[in-house]
Amino acid sequence: MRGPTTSLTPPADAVAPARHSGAPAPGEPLGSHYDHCFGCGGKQPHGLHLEIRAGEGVSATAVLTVREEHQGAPGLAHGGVLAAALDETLGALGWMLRTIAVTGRLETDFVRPVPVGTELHLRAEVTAVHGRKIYATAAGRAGGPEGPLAVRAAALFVAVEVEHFTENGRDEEIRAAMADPDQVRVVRAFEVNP
Ligand SMILES: CCCCC/C=C\C/C=C\C/C=C\C/C=C\CCCC(=O)SCCNC(=O)CCNC(=O)[C@H](O)C(C)(C)COP(=O)(O)OP(=O)(O)OC[C@H]1O[C@@H](n2cnc3c(N)ncnc32)[C@H](O)[C@@H]1OP(=O)(O)O
Repeated sequence: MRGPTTSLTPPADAVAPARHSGAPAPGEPLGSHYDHCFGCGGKQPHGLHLEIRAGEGVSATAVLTVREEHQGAPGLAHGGVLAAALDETLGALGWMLRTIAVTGRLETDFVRPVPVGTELHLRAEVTAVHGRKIYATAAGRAGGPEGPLAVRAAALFVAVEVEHFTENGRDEEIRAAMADPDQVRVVRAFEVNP
């Protein structure tokens, strides 16, 4: 069993992350990696509809407006929804590295309750890379980018090939995704990694 803390500490020979030359300029939307994604998909009626933007260096930002359907307690956001928003913002960092990566570990601190109606300003950044392992942190602040800290996370993402999805996903959705030219363009954008 891995230790919960040490596994999120980059090893001594980890390297600093390198922003990909094709990454969008700070402030530009990164786009959705999959239309039906719960976090960022425009065609996912139950989703968070996060529009994630490139940040400085290897970072990304997003704003989650906490809605009634996100409640866990009366008038307060469900922690799992907040963790999903952090996970999605962290996951989008793959665009900044042009690396397809999935969450291996996500550790979340819930620092203060987040009422319905809050605009939660999320920021994620890659801190180190070690082989296929990508170390990153994220924070969510209430009301604005400099607002009070509400949630934070540390995460380990693991780089994977596109086969991770084609071999493990359900046939129906995989077939539909591969038949969608926009989806194929997204995958190609990740495959071209000079
Ligand atoms: C045609 C259709 C294509 C559709 C795809 C569409 C677009 C693609 C483009 C981008 C989209 C990419 C991602 C989505 C982005 C955002 C969504 C939010 C992010 C998520 O929500 S994503 C879903 C949740 N996520 C999972 O569904 C992962 C399930 N899981 C696994 O699939 C495996 O578990 C995996 C792959 C993680 C590792 O498996 P593996 O066999 O490849 O590698 P291995 O185990 O050897 O690990 C290698 C090194 O990572 C260390 N390591 C591994 N796991 C660790 C852990 N948990 N804690 C600490 N260290 C860990 C090892 O210790 C070793 O370290 P070392 O090298 O030092 O020994």
